Amino acid sequence: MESSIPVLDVSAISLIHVDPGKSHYDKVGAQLKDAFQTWGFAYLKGHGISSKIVLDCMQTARTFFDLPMEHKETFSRGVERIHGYSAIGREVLENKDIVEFKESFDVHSLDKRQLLGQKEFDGPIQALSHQTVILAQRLLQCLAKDLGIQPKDMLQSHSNMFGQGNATSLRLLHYPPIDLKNSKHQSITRCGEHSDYGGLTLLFQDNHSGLEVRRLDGQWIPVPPIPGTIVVNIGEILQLWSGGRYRATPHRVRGGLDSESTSRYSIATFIHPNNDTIIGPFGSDGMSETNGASKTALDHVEQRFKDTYTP
Ligand SMILES: O=C(O)CCC(=O)C(=O)O
Ligand SMILES: [Fe+2]
Repeated sequence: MESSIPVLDVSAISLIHVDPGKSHYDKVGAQLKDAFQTWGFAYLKGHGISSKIVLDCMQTARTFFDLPMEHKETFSRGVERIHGYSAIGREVLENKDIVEFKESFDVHSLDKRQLLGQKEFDGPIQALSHQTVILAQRLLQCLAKDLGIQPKDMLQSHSNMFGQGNATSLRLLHYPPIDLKNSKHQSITRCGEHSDYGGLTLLFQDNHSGLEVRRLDGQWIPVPPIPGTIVVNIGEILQLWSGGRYRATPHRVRGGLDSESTSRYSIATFIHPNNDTIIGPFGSDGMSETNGASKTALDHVEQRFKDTYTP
């Protein structure tokens, strides 16, 4: 069994090309399909997303998370209103006895009144969201053939990312240094074991390790940062759509060697189909629990947010 997740060169569908053309979508699609069936994860290189914009967004994250708590809490997110700030301990992905030492800012609306209100911070978030949407649309077109969907229908079901009626969001994440000696918490991790809820996740890591994925044989494998790459992974909605062939692989973030002294930052973009998209039931080997009733993307994510967020 392979010991590390594959690095795929997707330069054939890079953002630098205005229109990559069908043969390139099919070629990249064949590679993605293999990676998503075995790992549910891949690194993408040659994607064309601007590294300057990614760095500027990381800087926005640092600036935001450095603000006083009273200021950050004015942006607090809800359970159904998925835009805003979540303080340490608010999201419980694994188990309520384990504190997940992370804070996050979920960007669901790109309206400047909902962002930080300063162009030098909001501009990079808007630019990265925009570029990530284009890359996600290309990746989804690559997968359409294997999923038995027309590319135009795939695009249509994702027509409103970052708009009304669609749960797509960009999440700034900060994992502060963990003070193990003085901590009052018995058990601390950075991000508990979970699978993502949506279709695809596109993740930008800083240069700190800690992310791990559970391989098919149950072993945890590190996913260290590789400069210039994006980590892409399958969420539960695409696992359902593929009838269980693509894996919504469990993953977690552990404190790395330097986690007592250093913060880790990452940016995850969770790509979702429009809320009214039917995602089940699908055949016996999907994992749909709808017992024959139709289930929408919104039914799925609302349930998952209720499971993991304290009001
Ligand atoms: O920070 C990371 O590297 C991963 C975060 C993650 O898995 C998530 O927010 O769903
Ligand atoms: Fe995740």
